[in-house]
Amino acid sequence: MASDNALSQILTTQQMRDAEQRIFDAGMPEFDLMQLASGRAAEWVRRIAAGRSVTVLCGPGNNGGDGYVIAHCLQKAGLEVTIVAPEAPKTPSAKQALALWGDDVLTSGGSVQGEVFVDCLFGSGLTRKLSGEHSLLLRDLAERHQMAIALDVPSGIASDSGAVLNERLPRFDVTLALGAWKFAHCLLPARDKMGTQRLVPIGVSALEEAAVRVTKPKLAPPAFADHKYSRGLAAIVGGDMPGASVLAAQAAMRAGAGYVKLAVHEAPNAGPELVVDTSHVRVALDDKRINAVLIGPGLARHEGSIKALETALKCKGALVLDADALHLVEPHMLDPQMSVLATPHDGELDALCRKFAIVADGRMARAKALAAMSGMVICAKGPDTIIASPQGEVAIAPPAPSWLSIAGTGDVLAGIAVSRMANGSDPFTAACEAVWLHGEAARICGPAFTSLELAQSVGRALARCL
Ligand SMILES: NC(=O)C1=CN([C@@H]2O[C@H](COP(=O)(O)OP(=O)(O)OC[C@H]3O[C@@H](n4cnc5c(N)ncnc54)[C@H](OP(=O)(O)O)[C@@H]3O)[C@@H](O)[C@H]2O)[C@@H](O)CC1
Ligand SMILES: Nc1ncnc2c1ncn2[C@@H]1O[C@H](COP(=O)(O)OP(=O)(O)O)[C@@H](O)[C@H]1O
Ligand SMILES: [K+]
Repeated sequence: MASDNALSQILTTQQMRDAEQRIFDAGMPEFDLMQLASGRAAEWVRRIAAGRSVTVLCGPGNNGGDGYVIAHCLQKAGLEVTIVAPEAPKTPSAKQALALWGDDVLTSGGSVQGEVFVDCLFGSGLTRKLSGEHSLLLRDLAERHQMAIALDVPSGIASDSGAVLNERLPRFDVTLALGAWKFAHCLLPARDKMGTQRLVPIGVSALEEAAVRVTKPKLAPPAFADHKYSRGLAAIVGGDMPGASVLAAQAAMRAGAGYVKLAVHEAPNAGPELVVDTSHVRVALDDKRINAVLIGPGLARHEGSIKALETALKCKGALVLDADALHLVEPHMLDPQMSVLATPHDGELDALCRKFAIVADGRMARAKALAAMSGMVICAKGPDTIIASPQGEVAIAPPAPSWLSIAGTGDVLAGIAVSRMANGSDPFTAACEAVWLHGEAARICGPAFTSLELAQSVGRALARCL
């Protein structure tokens, strides 16, 4: 049985080819692997089709080969199947697959209509934009069927970057990833074209250096002998807009730390459960028991905020930098010995990249370069949140409800992260735990919640990880 890591890893096209090669080297003939993969994918298509007719569009490579095998399996299962193949198979396995099918193949879409459409034109081997003819055929067939399923990666999408190479590509209802997730399954804009995703395992083993999808963390309840300090003291430094730090604190109190202290110059209107320290930030943070500090939400950007940031950086422990702190921090301020997590949204990521002279293209490359250059773990927030560590680890969050696109939800995420770090998680693990808990809290809230309701749901999200 495949390990959890093998099922959550995200592979580049080259890593996938290497993984397949290892399976061949272990003695499995290439066509046997294609039959295994396509047989399992066909089972999904059969269930989804539920007796409806199926049209399979087959390309010249192994993605097309998979299409012929899927068509064969569905026909054997009693479904009405039509194959459209604008080009003859070119790879040895695809040629064998066509021979296995052994029935008619249409070379053009013509007037083919049907119920379920399966796109096996190109998969992870796509190297360039679809030709006009291929793109039109794909779009026409998708439009003339009730539902569309993409095999492995939808045609016209770059597997390694998630770039959509052609305009007006269809949107799929279901995408069946073969063997492992690819970056296109996780990143925008490709992710938005794929509908529901399912992974079809084919025995690919876990690769240590692979990126991973963030999965549900396994968290432990407090030990029998735990007390508030042993569970971790998180300090949150507030600023001119105390609401933001209150949101962070409300989330932090529900994410594992035993003690959450809010350091602000004026006590906000917050519940009695929140420990507020209105002494000077230097005094408030001068406490050896503090395990992790969060600074940034609601901080504002002026001389006083820079002083507060410098004080937080002097704590030398675990630190979360968010919001305004990301605009105020300068490369020379960071101590390589500190464990720092930065949680920028796109605008803050741009600002940090400018400061650290990062010129890489695309969010993934920028987050990785920034992590390597700054020594911070970078949690680049958005609908496809990317977490990158200075050591080169990469994790991508699973889709979270788009209802999170409201003000204040980033403060909640930062609060969860500092709580996890105070509780002992390293910054990369804390970021993964935080994005999962954040997404789950949003699912618990349902549609149209406030950021305070989101923070208040974090405890219920955590309960699902015990
Ligand atoms: N290895 C295995 O056994 C397994 C593989 N599996 C399956 O294999 C798929 C990958 O197969 P693949 O590498 O053959 O690539 P695929 O995506 O079918 O097509 C690439 C071909 O098309 C060409 N081409 C590229 N872009 C083009 C364009 N825009 N317009 C026109 N042509 C274009 C390119 O050739 P080129 O013209 O660049 O020389 C190349 O020949 C993967 O997604 C999964 O479904 C599974 O069965 C598991 C076991
Ligand atoms: N469309 C979306 N789908 C999923 N998550 C989203 C979406 N839009 C925003 N988010 C999440 O909501 C949070 C917004 O953070 P941020 O922009 O910093 O908000 P604020 O600064 O107002 O607190 C991030 O965690 C981000 O990943
Ligand atoms: K495809």
